[in-house]
Amino acid sequence: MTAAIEVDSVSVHYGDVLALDQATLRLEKGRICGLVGMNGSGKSTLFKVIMGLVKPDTGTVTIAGGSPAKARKSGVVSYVPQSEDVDWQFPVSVHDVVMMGRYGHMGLTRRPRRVDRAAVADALERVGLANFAQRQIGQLSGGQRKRAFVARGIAQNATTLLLDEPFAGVDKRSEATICTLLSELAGDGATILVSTHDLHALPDLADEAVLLMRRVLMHGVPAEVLQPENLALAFGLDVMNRKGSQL
Ligand SMILES: Nc1ncnc2c1ncn2[C@@H]1O[C@H](COP(=O)(O)OP(=O)(O)OP(=O)(O)O)[C@@H](O)[C@H]1O
Repeated sequence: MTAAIEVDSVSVHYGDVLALDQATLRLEKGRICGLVGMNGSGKSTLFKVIMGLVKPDTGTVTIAGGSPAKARKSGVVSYVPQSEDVDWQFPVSVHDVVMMGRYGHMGLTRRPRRVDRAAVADALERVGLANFAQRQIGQLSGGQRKRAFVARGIAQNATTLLLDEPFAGVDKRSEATICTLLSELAGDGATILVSTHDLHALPDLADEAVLLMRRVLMHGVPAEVLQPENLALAFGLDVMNRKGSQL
């Protein structure tokens, strides 16, 4: 069967820095996979490579059997970037951000049709932001901003969702809302790769987990992957016994 995401022996350098070293990962359709690794272990780089935003020096990436560029163009894949990577002052409304998910469906004119407006309204409703549609994106709370980007993926009908630390700076209620949404989307057949430092929440959210340290150290069910000895390998310390286990 064709994998939803296939990363095969991918290496990425930024100048002298080796960010990914022969990373290999295969995710099947409808799975939620948690991506865990210390700061600088290459998580964001892995997302960017899967999105086709960073080109691997060696190795290949396919999404549903096609190239990342093709997946991005056709709207198969959607990315919720780290907050630091977004210009929150940019003068766009929440509605505009979610409408961006429809661009791939609109053709060259990018003129929204009734079906596009309906998809945006449905997505905003689904993430609980219908009343915030006209707000400038930067005027939302951390959790609402994340939900706006998830809504963009929903409006897009993306079947592969990549979320880079969606729970960072987000309160427990928003985290629970996002987790429920992700479970529903996976239930509908979406494949979800989500990086997080919240290790205790991971077994409830994810079907599988990946430990990254430039390369994939381990990939399996969260309860096994998150064993203290494995985390010690990836982080070099006893993280599960640290208060709160927020890395
Ligand atoms: N544009 C860039 N130019 C140079 N080095 C970079 C660039 N982006 C990332 N790096 C370096 O590549 C390595 C991997 O970075 P990356 O952002 O992928 O890690 P990460 O696991 O997402 O980290 P964090 O948890 O802190 O977000 C780090 O050493 C980082 O400093």
